[in-house]
Amino acid sequence: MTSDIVFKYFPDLTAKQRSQIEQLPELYNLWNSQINVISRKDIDLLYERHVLHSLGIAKVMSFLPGESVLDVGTGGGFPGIPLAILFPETQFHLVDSIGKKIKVVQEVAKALGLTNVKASHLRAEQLDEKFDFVVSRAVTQLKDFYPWVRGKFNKDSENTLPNGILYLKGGDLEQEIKESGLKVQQYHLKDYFSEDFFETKQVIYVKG
Ligand SMILES: C[S@@+](CC[C@H](N)C(=O)[O-])C[C@H]1O[C@@H](n2cnc3c(N)ncnc32)[C@H](O)[C@@H]1O
Repeated sequence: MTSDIVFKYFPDLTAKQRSQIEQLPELYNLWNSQINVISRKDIDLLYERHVLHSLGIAKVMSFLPGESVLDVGTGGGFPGIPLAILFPETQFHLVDSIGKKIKVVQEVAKALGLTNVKASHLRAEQLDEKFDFVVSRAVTQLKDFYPWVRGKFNKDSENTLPNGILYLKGGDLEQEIKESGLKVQQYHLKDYFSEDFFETKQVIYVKG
Protein backbone atom coordinates (compact mmCIF):
# COMPACT_ATOMS: atom_id res chain seq x y z
CA MET A 1 0.00 0.00 0.00
CA THR A 2 1.61 3.21 -1.07
CA SER A 3 0.81 6.87 -0.66
CA ASP A 4 1.80 7.57 -4.29
CA ILE A 5 -1.84 7.34 -5.36
CA VAL A 6 -2.56 10.37 -3.15
CA PHE A 7 0.54 12.34 -4.15
CA LYS A 8 -0.22 11.73 -7.84
CA TYR A 9 -3.47 13.67 -7.52
CA PHE A 10 -2.24 16.15 -4.91
CA PRO A 11 1.32 16.94 -6.01
CA ASP A 12 1.63 20.22 -4.13
CA LEU A 13 1.52 18.92 -0.57
CA THR A 14 4.10 20.25 1.88
CA ALA A 15 6.64 17.91 3.51
CA LYS A 16 4.54 18.02 6.69
CA GLN A 17 1.36 17.05 4.86
CA ARG A 18 3.13 14.22 3.02
CA SER A 19 4.49 12.92 6.28
CA GLN A 20 1.02 13.05 7.88
CA ILE A 21 -0.46 11.12 4.94
CA GLU A 22 2.35 8.57 5.22
CA GLN A 23 1.62 7.98 8.90
CA LEU A 24 -2.01 6.99 8.28
CA PRO A 25 -1.63 3.23 7.56
CA GLU A 26 0.35 2.60 10.73
CA LEU A 27 -2.08 4.60 12.86
CA TYR A 28 -5.18 2.99 11.39
CA ASN A 29 -3.71 -0.50 11.57
CA LEU A 30 -2.97 0.07 15.22
CA TRP A 31 -6.38 1.53 16.11
CA ASN A 32 -8.40 -0.73 13.85
CA SER A 33 -7.02 -3.75 15.65
CA GLN A 34 -8.62 -2.42 18.85
CA ILE A 35 -11.73 -0.64 17.60
CA ASN A 36 -13.10 -1.52 14.20
CA VAL A 37 -13.52 1.70 12.22
CA ILE A 38 -12.55 0.43 8.76
CA SER A 39 -13.69 -2.89 7.34
CA ARG A 40 -10.87 -5.46 7.35
CA LYS A 41 -10.99 -5.91 3.59
CA ASP A 42 -10.66 -2.15 3.08
CA ILE A 43 -7.72 -1.48 5.35
CA ASP A 44 -5.27 -2.60 2.65
CA LEU A 45 -6.89 -0.12 0.33
CA LEU A 46 -6.80 2.71 2.86
CA TYR A 47 -5.22 5.21 0.47
CA GLU A 48 -7.62 4.66 -2.40
CA ARG A 49 -10.90 3.91 -0.64
CA HIS A 50 -10.61 6.20 2.35
CA VAL A 51 -7.92 8.85 1.94
CA LEU A 52 -8.25 9.65 -1.75
CA HIS A 53 -12.04 9.22 -1.66
CA SER A 54 -12.24 11.73 1.21
CA LEU A 55 -10.02 14.12 -0.72
CA GLY A 56 -12.47 13.99 -3.63
CA ILE A 57 -14.22 16.81 -1.79
CA ALA A 58 -11.05 18.89 -2.18
CA LYS A 59 -11.31 18.57 -5.97
CA VAL A 60 -14.68 20.32 -5.74
CA MET A 61 -13.96 22.80 -2.97
CA SER A 62 -10.84 24.39 -1.50
CA PHE A 63 -11.69 25.34 2.05
CA LEU A 64 -10.32 28.75 3.05
CA PRO A 65 -8.23 29.65 6.09
CA GLY A 66 -10.59 30.43 8.97
CA GLU A 67 -13.55 28.54 7.53
CA SER A 68 -15.26 25.91 9.68
CA VAL A 69 -16.32 22.46 8.53
CA LEU A 70 -18.50 19.88 10.29
CA ASP A 71 -18.04 16.17 9.47
CA VAL A 72 -21.24 14.33 10.39
CA GLY A 73 -20.91 10.62 11.25
CA THR A 74 -17.16 10.69 10.80
CA GLY A 75 -16.61 7.11 12.02
CA GLY A 76 -12.82 6.72 12.14
CA GLY A 77 -12.33 10.19 10.67
CA PHE A 78 -13.51 10.12 7.04
CA PRO A 79 -13.66 12.43 5.25
CA GLY A 80 -12.62 14.79 8.08
CA ILE A 81 -9.05 13.68 8.84
CA PRO A 82 -7.67 13.68 5.27
CA LEU A 83 -9.36 17.04 4.65
CA ALA A 84 -7.91 18.48 7.87
CA ILE A 85 -4.45 17.45 6.66
CA LEU A 86 -5.04 19.14 3.33
CA PHE A 87 -6.49 22.34 4.82
CA PRO A 88 -4.51 23.00 8.01
CA GLU A 89 -5.88 26.52 8.44
CA THR A 90 -9.51 25.45 8.33
CA GLN A 91 -11.22 24.29 11.53
CA PHE A 92 -12.80 20.83 11.43
CA HIS A 93 -15.34 19.48 13.91
CA LEU A 94 -15.79 15.71 13.53
CA VAL A 95 -18.82 14.19 15.28
CA ASP A 96 -20.12 10.66 15.67
CA SER A 97 -22.85 9.10 17.79
CA ILE A 98 -20.50 6.23 18.79
CA GLY A 99 -18.01 7.27 21.46
CA LYS A 100 -15.32 4.69 20.76
CA LYS A 101 -15.03 5.87 17.15
CA ILE A 102 -14.46 9.41 18.40
CA LYS A 103 -11.72 8.07 20.64
CA VAL A 104 -9.94 6.72 17.52
CA VAL A 105 -10.34 10.08 15.76
CA GLN A 106 -8.92 11.94 18.76
CA GLU A 107 -5.94 9.62 19.00
CA VAL A 108 -5.20 9.77 15.26
CA ALA A 109 -5.51 13.58 15.20
CA LYS A 110 -3.21 13.85 18.22
CA ALA A 111 -0.60 11.50 16.75
CA LEU A 112 -0.61 13.52 13.51
CA GLY A 113 -0.33 16.83 15.39
CA LEU A 114 -3.53 18.14 13.80
CA THR A 115 -4.42 21.22 15.83
CA ASN A 116 -7.35 22.10 13.56
CA VAL A 117 -9.42 19.03 14.50
CA LYS A 118 -11.98 18.78 17.29
CA ALA A 119 -13.86 15.49 17.70
CA SER A 120 -17.05 15.11 19.73
CA HIS A 121 -19.22 12.19 20.73
CA LEU A 122 -22.69 13.42 19.81
CA ARG A 123 -25.49 13.15 17.32
CA ALA A 124 -25.48 15.79 14.60
CA GLU A 125 -29.03 16.81 15.56
CA GLN A 126 -27.82 17.81 19.05
CA LEU A 127 -25.20 20.25 17.82
CA ASP A 128 -25.88 23.89 18.53
CA GLU A 129 -23.15 25.46 16.40
CA LYS A 130 -22.88 27.03 12.97
CA PHE A 131 -20.47 26.09 10.21
CA ASP A 132 -19.48 27.16 6.73
CA PHE A 133 -19.61 23.66 5.27
CA VAL A 134 -20.83 20.20 6.26
CA VAL A 135 -19.10 17.13 4.84
CA SER A 136 -20.13 13.50 5.19
CA ARG A 137 -19.86 10.00 3.77
CA ALA A 138 -21.94 6.84 4.19
CA VAL A 139 -24.21 8.06 7.00
CA THR A 140 -27.76 8.21 5.69
CA GLN A 141 -30.04 9.22 2.82
CA LEU A 142 -30.13 12.88 1.86
CA LYS A 143 -33.80 13.24 2.81
CA ASP A 144 -32.96 12.26 6.40
CA PHE A 145 -29.59 13.98 6.51
CA TYR A 146 -30.64 17.45 5.43
CA PRO A 147 -32.96 18.11 8.43
CA TRP A 148 -30.09 17.24 10.84
CA VAL A 149 -27.97 20.12 9.54
CA ARG A 150 -30.60 22.61 8.41
CA GLY A 151 -30.03 25.95 10.13
CA LYS A 152 -26.41 25.10 11.04
CA PHE A 153 -24.79 27.23 8.34
CA ASN A 154 -23.13 30.63 8.71
CA LYS A 155 -24.87 33.22 6.57
CA ASP A 156 -21.75 34.87 5.13
CA SER A 157 -19.88 32.88 2.53
CA GLU A 158 -16.77 33.80 0.62
CA ASN A 159 -15.96 30.55 -1.16
CA THR A 160 -16.60 29.48 -4.75
CA LEU A 161 -19.85 27.78 -3.69
CA PRO A 162 -22.18 29.23 -1.05
CA ASN A 163 -21.97 27.55 2.36
CA GLY A 164 -23.58 24.12 2.23
CA ILE A 165 -23.25 20.34 2.27
CA LEU A 166 -20.62 18.33 0.37
CA TYR A 167 -21.66 14.70 0.64
CA LEU A 168 -19.70 11.76 -0.81
CA LYS A 169 -22.09 9.31 -2.46
CA GLY A 170 -21.88 6.36 -4.82
CA GLY A 171 -24.09 4.34 -7.13
CA ASP A 172 -27.33 5.39 -8.77
CA LEU A 173 -28.53 8.46 -6.90
CA GLU A 174 -31.46 9.53 -9.07
CA GLN A 175 -34.13 8.13 -6.74
CA GLU A 176 -32.43 9.35 -3.57
CA ILE A 177 -32.06 12.87 -4.91
CA LYS A 178 -35.67 12.90 -6.12
CA GLU A 179 -36.98 11.71 -2.76
CA SER A 180 -34.99 14.37 -0.91
CA GLY A 181 -36.72 17.13 -2.84
CA LEU A 182 -33.42 19.05 -2.72
CA LYS A 183 -31.77 21.00 -5.48
CA VAL A 184 -28.31 19.47 -5.79
CA GLN A 185 -25.17 19.87 -7.87
CA GLN A 186 -23.40 16.65 -8.79
CA TYR A 187 -19.64 16.34 -9.27
CA HIS A 188 -18.34 13.04 -10.67
CA LEU A 189 -15.09 11.85 -9.14
CA LYS A 190 -14.22 9.87 -12.28
CA ASP A 191 -13.53 13.29 -13.83
CA TYR A 192 -10.67 13.69 -11.35
CA PHE A 193 -9.49 10.15 -10.46
CA SER A 194 -8.97 7.34 -13.00
CA GLU A 195 -9.19 4.29 -10.67
CA ASP A 196 -12.24 2.02 -11.17
CA PHE A 197 -13.35 2.61 -7.58
CA PHE A 198 -14.35 6.16 -8.52
CA GLU A 199 -16.43 5.19 -11.55
CA THR A 200 -19.78 5.92 -9.87
CA LYS A 201 -18.60 8.07 -6.98
CA GLN A 202 -19.85 11.62 -6.69
CA VAL A 203 -19.71 14.67 -4.47
CA ILE A 204 -23.23 15.98 -3.97
CA TYR A 205 -23.47 19.68 -3.13
CA VAL A 206 -26.54 21.14 -1.47
CA LYS A 207 -26.76 24.81 -0.54
CA GLY A 208 -27.14 25.28 3.23
C1 LIG B 1 -21.05 3.74 7.85
S1 LIG B 1 -20.33 4.77 9.05
C2 LIG B 1 -19.40 5.89 8.04
C3 LIG B 1 -18.22 6.46 8.77
C4 LIG B 1 -17.36 7.43 7.97
N1 LIG B 1 -18.10 8.61 7.56
C5 LIG B 1 -16.77 6.75 6.76
O1 LIG B 1 -17.21 7.02 5.65
O2 LIG B 1 -15.85 5.92 6.92
C6 LIG B 1 -21.69 5.81 9.58
C7 LIG B 1 -21.38 6.56 10.86
O3 LIG B 1 -22.39 7.54 11.11
C8 LIG B 1 -22.63 7.61 12.50
N2 LIG B 1 -23.94 8.26 12.69
C9 LIG B 1 -25.15 7.81 12.28
N3 LIG B 1 -26.11 8.70 12.58
C10 LIG B 1 -25.49 9.77 13.18
C11 LIG B 1 -25.94 11.01 13.72
N4 LIG B 1 -27.22 11.35 13.70
N5 LIG B 1 -25.02 11.87 14.23
C12 LIG B 1 -23.72 11.52 14.27
N6 LIG B 1 -23.24 10.36 13.79
C13 LIG B 1 -24.11 9.49 13.25
C14 LIG B 1 -22.52 6.17 12.96
O4 LIG B 1 -22.23 6.05 14.33
C15 LIG B 1 -21.37 5.65 12.09
O5 LIG B 1 -20.11 5.78 12.75
